[in-house]
Formats: sequence, structure tokens, C-alpha cells
Amino acid sequence: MSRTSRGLVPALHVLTDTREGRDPLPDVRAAVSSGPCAVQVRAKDLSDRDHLALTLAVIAVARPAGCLVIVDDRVDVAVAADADGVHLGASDLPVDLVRTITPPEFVIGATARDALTAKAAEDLGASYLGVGPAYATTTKAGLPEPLGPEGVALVVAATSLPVIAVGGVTAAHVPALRAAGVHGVAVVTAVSEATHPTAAAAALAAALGCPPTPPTPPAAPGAPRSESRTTSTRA
Ligand SMILES: Cc1ncc(COP(=O)(O)OP(=O)(O)O)c(N)n1
Ligand SMILES: Cc1ncsc1CCOP(=O)(O)O
Ligand SMILES: [Mg+2]
Repeated sequence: MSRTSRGLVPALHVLTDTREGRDPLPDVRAAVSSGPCAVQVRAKDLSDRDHLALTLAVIAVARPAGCLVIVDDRVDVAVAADADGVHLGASDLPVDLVRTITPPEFVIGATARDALTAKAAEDLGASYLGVGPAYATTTKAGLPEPLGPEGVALVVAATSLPVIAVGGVTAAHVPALRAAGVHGVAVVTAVSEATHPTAAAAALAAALGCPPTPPTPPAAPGAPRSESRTTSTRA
């Protein structure tokens, strides 16, 4: 987890795979079992009600584990669900406008594939940059050629924001991406298509050097239950 003036940014971001009506919640449980991370609710074909319901369900799983919940594209859903942040692409609402209508320390991610876009997003108030595709991916169509670690490094050099590499990333890529200066990675299929999603998330977290989930101490008899939102998410 990296603290910036614009909130906390975990190193591992696991994006929901909602293709073909898949249930992403088992993957979310796998992701949060790996330690403090971000779960991004990325859903392109849901009704507003279903989008909100999925976000609330993800929050119910992720927040007690100390993980952030970030909603792709939809600021309205993120704010309505009291999520921790939003990820904005080139056709979404502008970062500076979203900053004015969201709570203090709301995490705002922005997509950047080049140095100019990265600098602009930083100036507008982004918390982190999603940079990719780092490698070839079939999860999202219509993307430009993969940047590779060298292309990602050019964006890293243009910004002081944490850079999250996205697109075709697996645990095996983490050393090269870290050498390129990234703070972390975002994945869909490395978890959702893994034979063992929990092991895949753990491998990513270990490659990134994320601290493991601390064991939950047994509650003293009669002690009040602790708050589900940990101070680390928006402190
Ligand atoms: C961490 C992260 N980085 C980049 C993206 C891509 O976002 P966007 O450009 O909005 O594209 P879609 O994901 O909406 O197809 C991301 N979601 N997360
Ligand atoms: C959302 C997004 N933006 C750039 S690549 C990508 C998809 C990443 O999915 P995967 O990890 O399965 O390649
Ligand atoms: Mg988006």
C-alpha cells in the first residue's frame, strides 16, 4: 500500500471478470485472501441496479479484509455504494471534476498510455495511473500495441504518481514491471482464469512483496465486534 497525498494505493488490483454472466465474487474472495489489495468493480453490461448491487457485495467481502473497492467508470455507483474510489478512462468524467464531487481522499485512478496523458492526469488530481496494455490481452478489445516494460517505464518517468501496470499481467511479469518502476499491477484473467484463483492472487501478492493478511486475533468473550472499515482504507 502506498500513501500519496491523494489517498492509499494498494499494489495489487484485481478487476472483476463479469464476462458471460460470470459470478465474480469467488475471485473477489480469492483476491482479498492475498492481503491488502484493491478490488476494482469492472462491469460493462450491468443495469445500474445490478452494478450497485455488485459493488455493495464486493464491499461486503473486501472491506473487512482491509481491501479497497474501486469502481471502473461509474462515479455515481462508486459514491452511492460508498466505495473507496473510481477508475476513470479517456471517455469518462474528467478527473478534476470528479475530485470536486467525491469525498476527501477518494481514490481516483486514471488511464494513461503515454507521458503527456500521465502528466495531465497528475495535474488534474489523479491518485494513481493505470498504464497499459503492458502485455497482450484478450480481455479488452481495441487496445493499441502492448507497451512492454520499456513503454511502461517511459510513463513512470513522466509522473510522481504510483503507476499500476495493466494488460496481460501475470506474477511472472512482476519483476520486469517493478524494474520499470511500477508501484503495482492490475489483473483480470491472471486470477479469474487461474485453476486456483486463491493461489494465483497469493503469487501476485508475493511477487509484489505485499504483506500477507495478518491473522485475526480471537475476539474476547463479550467484546464488541470491530468496525468493518479498517482505518487503513481511507485514513
Ligand atoms: C488499474 C486500471 N488501469 C487501467 C484500466 C483501464 O480503464 P479504462 O481506460 O477506463 O478502460 P475500461 O477498463 O473501462 O475498459 C483499468 N480499468 N484499471
Ligand atoms: C482493463 C484493461 N485495460 C487495459 S488492458 C485491460 C484488461 C486487463 O485484463 P487481463 O489482466 O485479463 O489482461
Ligand atoms: Mg473504465
